[in-house]
Amino acid sequence: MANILVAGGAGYIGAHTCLDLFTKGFTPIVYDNLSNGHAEFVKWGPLEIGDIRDRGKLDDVLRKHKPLAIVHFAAAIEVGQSVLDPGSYYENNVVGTITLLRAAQAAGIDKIVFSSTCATYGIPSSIPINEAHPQAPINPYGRSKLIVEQILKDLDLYQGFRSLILRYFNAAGADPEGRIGEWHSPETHALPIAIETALGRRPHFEILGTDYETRDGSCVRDFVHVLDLADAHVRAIEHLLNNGTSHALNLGTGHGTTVKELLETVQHIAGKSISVKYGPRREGDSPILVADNALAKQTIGWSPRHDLRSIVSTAWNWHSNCLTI
Ligand SMILES: O=c1ccn([C@@H]2O[C@H](COP(=O)(O)OP(=O)(O)O[C@H]3O[C@H](CO)[C@H](O)[C@H](O)[C@H]3O)[C@@H](O)[C@H]2O)c(=O)[nH]1
Repeated sequence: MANILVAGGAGYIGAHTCLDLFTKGFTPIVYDNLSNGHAEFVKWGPLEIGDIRDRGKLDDVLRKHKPLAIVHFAAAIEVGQSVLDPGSYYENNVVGTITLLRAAQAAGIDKIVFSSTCATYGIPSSIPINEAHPQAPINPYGRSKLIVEQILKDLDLYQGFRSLILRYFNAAGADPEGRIGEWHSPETHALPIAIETALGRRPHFEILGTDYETRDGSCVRDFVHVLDLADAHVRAIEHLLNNGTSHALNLGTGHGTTVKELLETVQHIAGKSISVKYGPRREGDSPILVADNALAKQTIGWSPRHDLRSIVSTAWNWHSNCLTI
């Protein structure tokens, strides 16, 4: 079986991708420092505990497992936190990725799938956003991802190091069998917080901004099922292993949901009401982010198969039955 190194494979999207890689006949080798990931999520291949900034450990792991390619999720991911501590975002996401790339090159690996984000677009001038839209991030998290995108483009141009850059919109949902799901500490994401509120684990949900120029004043996001994201990563790996060329691809559904609409869907599926508070805007938040996903379909044959109901119901199942912390 072909080994694939999955940096950050003990995290939310990483673990769902490992499951899908395993199902498609690959062996995911998880490399994770467990700062945000969970050893319990590593079920479909070996776990190597290490940091992407640790070149010596990376060299050892690459020598031991000889992966054909890398899928790279390992990063700090919170928009709000990146505004409070930008240096840690550049250290983790930029320095860490450069170290990983140098180790990969030294080991003769020249293919990577990289987790990027719609946050690289900043405040979009047109919706839906396609990949040609200018990238002008409005927070350090988005900038850290854009810097890595630019590095990867240079490695492709000058050294033939190939990459699929995947720009996720809002990942949500969980494995329908409840083996893995969204588990962040502390949790900052809208859907899990809404579910925890419906479950009575939080007193209320605070809507962060109600004066945006959107249909109901709250932000619009494109929620995409983590199973669809996992599928895109496996397709991306297959594309690179078949000598496909480098691309940057949007991974979203093309459907926008406001924060208020998300809350309504959670209340409907949970059959419980959510106590809501109205708060100020969160710094670094873009008013509306919705994907044009045509290029992903054309390049790797990907289109999302799960809708918002499926996202919310699998997340509800995970949080109410499986995640009990
Ligand atoms: O308690 C909360 C939490 C979130 N929100 C709102 O819900 C929306 C979604 O927020 P999330 O924190 O769930 O997601 P983000 O859009 O901020 O972030 C996600 O999308 C980003 C790109 O915009 C990055 O990729 C990031 O890693 C990923 O978590 C935002 O308008 C936010 O202000 C609330 O109203 N209340």
